[in-house]
Amino acid sequence: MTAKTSSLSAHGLVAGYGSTPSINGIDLLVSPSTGAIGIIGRSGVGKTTLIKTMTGELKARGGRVNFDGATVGRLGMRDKKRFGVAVRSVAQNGFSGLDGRQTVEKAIEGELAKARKAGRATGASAEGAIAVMFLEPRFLKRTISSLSGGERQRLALAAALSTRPDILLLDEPTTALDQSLKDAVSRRLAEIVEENNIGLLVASHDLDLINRLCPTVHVLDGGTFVETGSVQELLNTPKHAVTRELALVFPETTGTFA
Ligand SMILES: Nc1ncnc2c1ncn2[C@@H]1O[C@H](COP(=O)(O)OP(=O)(O)OP(=O)(O)O)[C@@H](O)[C@H]1O
Repeated sequence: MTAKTSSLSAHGLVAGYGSTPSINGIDLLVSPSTGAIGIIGRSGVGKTTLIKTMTGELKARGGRVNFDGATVGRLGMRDKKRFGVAVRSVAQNGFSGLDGRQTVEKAIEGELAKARKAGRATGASAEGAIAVMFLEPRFLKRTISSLSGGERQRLALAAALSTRPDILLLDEPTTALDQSLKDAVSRRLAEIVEENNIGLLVASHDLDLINRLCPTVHVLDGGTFVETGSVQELLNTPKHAVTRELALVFPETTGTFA
């Protein structure tokens, strides 16, 4: 297996769409040697914007994003290819670059071929790769566009994991799943991330998911991280007004963090 040395970092990152950037001066390091990082905050605060800028999908307006020290967006051909397999992301809608007209089998086989070509050990069959996210073999012949939102979300996770990434960025990865699948998927993700030493960044409103996966959680507000801690610390002793808001509503939905 490829040595896990990749790192993805933001330095004074400024990003967003309107006249006021949603992300305004963020520093962040995601790598297999740092623990998983969670990003929480109000709806529309810029979580997706941050992830899209970290993957290079959205251009930074200031500061920079580095992959192994080189600026993302200005990577040479070789580094670009390595970036493509070492850093994977799963977007909120679960498509993540998958072609809806393709069958599940074709899409996953394409991912596995890409990983093999990049020298990443993938003994897995397409069947084995989707089973990781609790999708049965009967899904292999289905087109991606025919899948339900939750099936597509699990396929997108399976596709990203099948290339054995060093770094995984997840944007609301469980929104389309029912509660029992949410639990199963978050448990499975935690196992895979730990076993394979994957650097993980997760943005989500699902604090159960964040709590299971991420020992360190940043609260995003007004363009920067206003508070950092474990989910327990943030909910039990919130300091910032936004964190207090979250703490007020969350214990009423689950007693996990009391
Ligand atoms: N393509 C776009 N064009 C213009 N503005 C956008 C675009 N995408 C997002 N925005 C705006 O940028 C801001 C940040 O959006 P973003 O999607 O990053 O928030 P978020 O924290 O991920 O929200 P949510 O929790 O609701 O998913 C919002 O005000 C949003 O309306």
